[in-house]
Amino acid sequence: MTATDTEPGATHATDAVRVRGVGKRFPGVIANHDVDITIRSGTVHALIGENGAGKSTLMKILYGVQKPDEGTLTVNGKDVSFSSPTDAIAQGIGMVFQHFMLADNLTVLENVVLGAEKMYGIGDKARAEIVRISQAYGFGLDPDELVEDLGVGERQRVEILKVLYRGAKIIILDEPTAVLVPQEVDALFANLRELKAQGNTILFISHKLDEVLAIADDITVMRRGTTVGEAKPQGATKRQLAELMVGSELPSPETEESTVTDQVLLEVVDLTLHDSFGRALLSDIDLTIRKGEVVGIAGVEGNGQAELVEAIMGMRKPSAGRISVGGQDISHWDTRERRGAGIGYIPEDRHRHGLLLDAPLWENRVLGFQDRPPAVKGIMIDRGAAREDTERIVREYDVRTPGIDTAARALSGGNQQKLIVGREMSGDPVLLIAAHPTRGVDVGAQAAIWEHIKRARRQGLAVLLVSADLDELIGLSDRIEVILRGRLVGEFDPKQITPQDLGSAMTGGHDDETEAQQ
Ligand SMILES: Nc1ncnc2c1ncn2[C@@H]1O[C@H](COP(=O)(O)OP(=O)(O)OP(=O)(O)O)[C@@H](O)[C@H]1O
Repeated sequence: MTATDTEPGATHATDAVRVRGVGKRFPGVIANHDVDITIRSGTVHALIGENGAGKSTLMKILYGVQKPDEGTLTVNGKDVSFSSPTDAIAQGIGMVFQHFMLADNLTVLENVVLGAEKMYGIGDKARAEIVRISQAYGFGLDPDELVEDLGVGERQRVEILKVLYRGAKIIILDEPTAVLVPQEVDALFANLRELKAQGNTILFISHKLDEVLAIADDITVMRRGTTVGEAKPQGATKRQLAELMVGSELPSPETEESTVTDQVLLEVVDLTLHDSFGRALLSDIDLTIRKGEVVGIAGVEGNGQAELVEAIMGMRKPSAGRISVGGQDISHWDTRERRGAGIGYIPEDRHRHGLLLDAPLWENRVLGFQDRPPAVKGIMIDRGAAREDTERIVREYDVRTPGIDTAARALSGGNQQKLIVGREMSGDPVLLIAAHPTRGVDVGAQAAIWEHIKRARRQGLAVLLVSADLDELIGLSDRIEVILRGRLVGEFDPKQITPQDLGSAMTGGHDDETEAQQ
């Protein structure tokens, strides 16, 4: 293949990236096979596909983190072979991961320069370059601002600036909008358009098909490890894309008839929490959830929602306040006792709190349930029953895995999440704490998880739902509380509010309306 050998209708003489016949195997899994993709220079290219389809593996191959077993990579017309990200960066490829890798206590300048001192030193030249890039793309970043004072959208811009500073012209973004509110998504898209206008190429993974349609020039669909189709956003619908991905109908979360009862299951009173420096992370939180009720917590990342969940789970010690479940004060119980009292917990960070990555799936089924059936018989772990129940979860939640003896680490992110949801739902909880339950899962799995949450509600569970997906919050919640700087600042009726208005309330831009609805 030559650099000019583009498909009919292509307007760009050079392709930024060409992948031909790429394959990558892991023990027991073919993560990529026969992958072909052409990314035209100066375009925004979206990569979509269900969980485990092989998107991350392909991205990692392009960024030099994984080495393909076969196939060829061409960058700007030149055949390349990467042994590490350093090689990829040398060819002008940069990657922004979903979990930001910034040092909070350093400034924007320090973060950008760190590890790239060779580019422009650490002084005036470096500063001038950072200001130039920030201005060129409308990032609005101040080199001297501390990263800890920046919002999520700004931090993401620092990450993008970091890769541009290192000379990237091809930028890979892994689910960049997963953590953003609608206003921030608009800002990111404006940045991406500007990057494109100035000749950069963007490749991004997304599960949000409406966003893909809004921003992408080209769309590549992956299924079961390979590229199965190309689409153009013009004239395409979400439904068509979803069908290309999974061959099934596109779901949407819809609030069903209220099942709320009078019986209070979770009661949080005056909850206050400080960090080790004495700063308030949560202030005077009052929250009740009744049987059959889903209460959604909306907030920009870092406003206390993670701390609220961890305080309810007994993973953080509040400085004041009380937490009761089913009328029983559990404020002084440890996490295990709280789980025993019937709290199911889908954690935000599945790697830290949800899974033992090196243990097989069936052992992960037992995790947190060591003292309850089906994991135990008498005082012994009941291996057979635990294995059988893991098989059931794999079936019911469509966890894509070679088997239950596979290590959790080998599952794709979305499939890990499905396993956790299945485990937590099977403990017969009375209260379910779900932190971003569908983050990173594909539309099919998302529908399944929504259905399980709806069913749980119908069966009388109280559900605390923390989510950055505002459609999900609006679709599933009976009531939405907005958290801002550690306080609950407003309550909204999901039937009355749009994602845009909720986004404004989350950033503190809607005080009058917030008060009006309180
Ligand atoms: N390091 C690894 N070891 C073993 N198997 C792996 C490894 N990385 C990925 N896999 C497997 O390769 C397949 C493709 O995974 P990949 O992470 O590329 O999918 P994905 O499309 O990015 O999924 P998701 O949307 O869930 O993130 C999956 O079956 C996964 O379990």
